[in-house]
Amino acid sequence: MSDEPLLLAVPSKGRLQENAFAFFAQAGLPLMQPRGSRDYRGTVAGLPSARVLFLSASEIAKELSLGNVHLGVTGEDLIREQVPQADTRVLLLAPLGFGPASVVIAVPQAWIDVRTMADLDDVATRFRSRLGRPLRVATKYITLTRSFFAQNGLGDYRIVESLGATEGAPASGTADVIVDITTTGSTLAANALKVLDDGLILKSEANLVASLRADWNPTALSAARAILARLGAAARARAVQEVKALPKGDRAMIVKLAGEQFGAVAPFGISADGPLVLHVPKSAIYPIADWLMAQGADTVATTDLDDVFQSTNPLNERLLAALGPR
Ligand SMILES: Nc1ncnc2c1ncn2[C@@H]1O[C@H](COP(=O)(O)OP(=O)(O)OP(=O)(O)O)[C@@H](O)[C@H]1O
Ligand SMILES: O=P(O)(O)OC[C@H]1O[C@H](OP(=O)(O)OP(=O)(O)O)[C@H](O)[C@@H]1O
Ligand SMILES: [Mg+2]
Repeated sequence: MSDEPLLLAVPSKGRLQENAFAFFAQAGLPLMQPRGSRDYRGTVAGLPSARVLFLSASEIAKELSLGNVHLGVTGEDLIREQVPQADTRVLLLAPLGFGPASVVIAVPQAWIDVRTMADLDDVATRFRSRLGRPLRVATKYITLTRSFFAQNGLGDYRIVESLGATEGAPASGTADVIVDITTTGSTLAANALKVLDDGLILKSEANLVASLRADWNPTALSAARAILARLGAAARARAVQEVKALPKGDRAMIVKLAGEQFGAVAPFGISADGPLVLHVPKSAIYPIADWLMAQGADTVATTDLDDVFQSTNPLNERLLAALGPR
């Protein structure tokens, strides 16, 4: 049985690179590039059974799909675009909270009557009847574009493959409309384009992705378990705050209601005296503070957490479940 190390692919450049480095460091998994930032092979400090490959975000999607790496960080847009039958090849383990971007369809602002995909369908019909040619769509998101147009019943168009500066295509006359990724919208605005009202194709962010086709030997599995435990602990710590209070009344009932109403848990159990310690989703902090005071607490104190390690490792369990019996 092979005991090759776990291969982790991390963006080497572009918008995801800096955040990905910071993300692993924050999770206690600093990535090392022994020969400097142009060294495209590295290690994870303290984890000799893992190797890091620094690749472009789009190559990472490809390598995950082929099973050439075990884990990778890349944009969901690239997975959806580049991985055929994604569900059989990769597992999106966790969104990482950075690299937000939307894949959209945008048309010239000058097309004032064109606001929806239905309007665009009318435009395509007019292009065909008056100009004798199809609507041209510039994009590098060919698969996403085809399936979105098909869902919207728009069949008479042609894709003009674009490798960059896609937003320039309508002005330069090589295409009529575009499908591309946008975050702030400033590139669209600078090119006098607008997003159709129902033109959101996909909302994306950076994800931790596992390949289901990789050689998941015992060494790779145990390295993944270690990485996922730390990432899981950091993710849990980002999602909750610790809340301390001395409510009056039946604590078991209070914990039960806090769970039902606010998604809170009492990770260290329910003691009869001393403050009650809850882990509470960040979005529920203000309402649960009010509620605990209504239950007789004089003071409610909240703390940010660095890590919340749990003996059950939900990320690892999802990976094992997706890999199936072995
Ligand atoms: N404003 C944005 N524009 C483009 N991509 C973004 C943006 N914000 C986040 N991303 C994410 O970053 C991923 C990689 O984009 P990036 O521009 O870094 O690489 P790339 O365009 O593939 O590289 P290159 O253009 O050098 O080939 C995108 O697929 C997307 O998931
Ligand atoms: O909505 P915004 O915040 O303006 O960002 C969107 C732009 O950013 C990306 O290009 P990038 O800079 O990555 O160049 P590329 O086309 O070479 O990938 C993307 O392709 C858009 O052009
Ligand atoms: Mg880019």
